[in-house]
Amino acid sequence: MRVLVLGAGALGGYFGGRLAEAGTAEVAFLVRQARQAVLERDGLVIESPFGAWRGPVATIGAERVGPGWDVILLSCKAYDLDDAIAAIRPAVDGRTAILPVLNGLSHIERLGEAFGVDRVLGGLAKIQATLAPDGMVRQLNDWRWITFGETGGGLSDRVRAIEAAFAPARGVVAQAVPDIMARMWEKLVHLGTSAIGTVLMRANVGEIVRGGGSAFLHRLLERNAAIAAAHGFPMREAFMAEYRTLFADPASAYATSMLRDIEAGGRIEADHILGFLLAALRRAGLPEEVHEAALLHAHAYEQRRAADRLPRG
Ligand SMILES: NC(=O)C1=CN([C@@H]2O[C@H](COP(=O)(O)OP(=O)(O)OC[C@H]3O[C@@H](n4cnc5c(N)ncnc54)[C@H](OP(=O)(O)O)[C@@H]3O)[C@@H](O)[C@H]2O)C=CC1
Ligand SMILES: CC(C)(CO)C(=O)C(=O)O
Repeated sequence: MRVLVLGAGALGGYFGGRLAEAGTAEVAFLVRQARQAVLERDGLVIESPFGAWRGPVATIGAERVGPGWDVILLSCKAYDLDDAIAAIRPAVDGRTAILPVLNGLSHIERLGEAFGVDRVLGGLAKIQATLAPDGMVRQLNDWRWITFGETGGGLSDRVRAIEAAFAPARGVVAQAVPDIMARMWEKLVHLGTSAIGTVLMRANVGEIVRGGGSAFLHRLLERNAAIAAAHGFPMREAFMAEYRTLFADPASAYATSMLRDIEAGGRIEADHILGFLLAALRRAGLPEEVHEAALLHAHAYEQRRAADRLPRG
């Protein structure tokens, strides 16, 4: 199997690197110049509770990319989606499946418009990882799931083949599922709760819970579940029970990538995640004050960042 990974940031670097380490696929990274220089100099470096890895990896610049890939693992941030679509266009042919691991949902439609719905899989990752300033990909805890499937439902040979390629990879649980769109809504309910909570409070889940915020997080979880249900995706009771427990844990160090990006003064996926959720909530006719505050908070951060007025660390 030939796998092209767009981006060697936190997720592309982690899952692509683990696949390269396993040796079950021919893996190359489609990267921009600065990242390419680091990868060519240092190799790809992963630090993880499941074991560190440093390996030489194949890199390709957008100007050299051509067809012949079975899978394109798309791991950019949502604000880079248009550039990423342009970069992978020459790589996509009749055999290619595009597997995006972006948070949110609206990129699926955008990719379908760009490449045809048959080329596009649904996908999500449950992991906490970051690309450190020194270029190392750091996995922050034991979350290690990548889940994917056909957007129209069912299990195809191609998603089973991707699952098989990942099977020997350490520090990864790869699952092909027959209901990926429901899983992506689940992920949005999870992320919508943790991102709104951690970004509004500028704290991790344990700090919010110790500050008395467990009931707040639970109300948010219920509200996000109601949004998903109104769009035809009711949450499973087992899912709700798992996340009620998570959002009541006073010892939890769980923080979201959006909070990490804000703390680093970086760009965030405000409209793609919080904007999408607020629009979905409005369509469902549900009370909006917390979701509106979260999006406004994120937009105000973006304005402050653009004006170069973020606090200096
Ligand atoms: N980090 C996490 O723990 C989790 C993240 N997610 C989601 O996964 C997605 C990816 O996040 P994450 O991995 O953290 O993001 P990162 O910013 O760490 O990595 C994204 C990478 O994509 C690269 N990229 C963007 N556009 C292009 C392009 N046109 N050509 C080549 N490379 C490109 C960037 O390269 P460059 O360095 O050149 O800018 C960057 O290194 C997001 O939607 C996020 O919400 C989901 C679960 C957990
Ligand atoms: C919800 C979480 C932590 C799960 O992977 C995530 O997607 C993120 O931080 O962006």
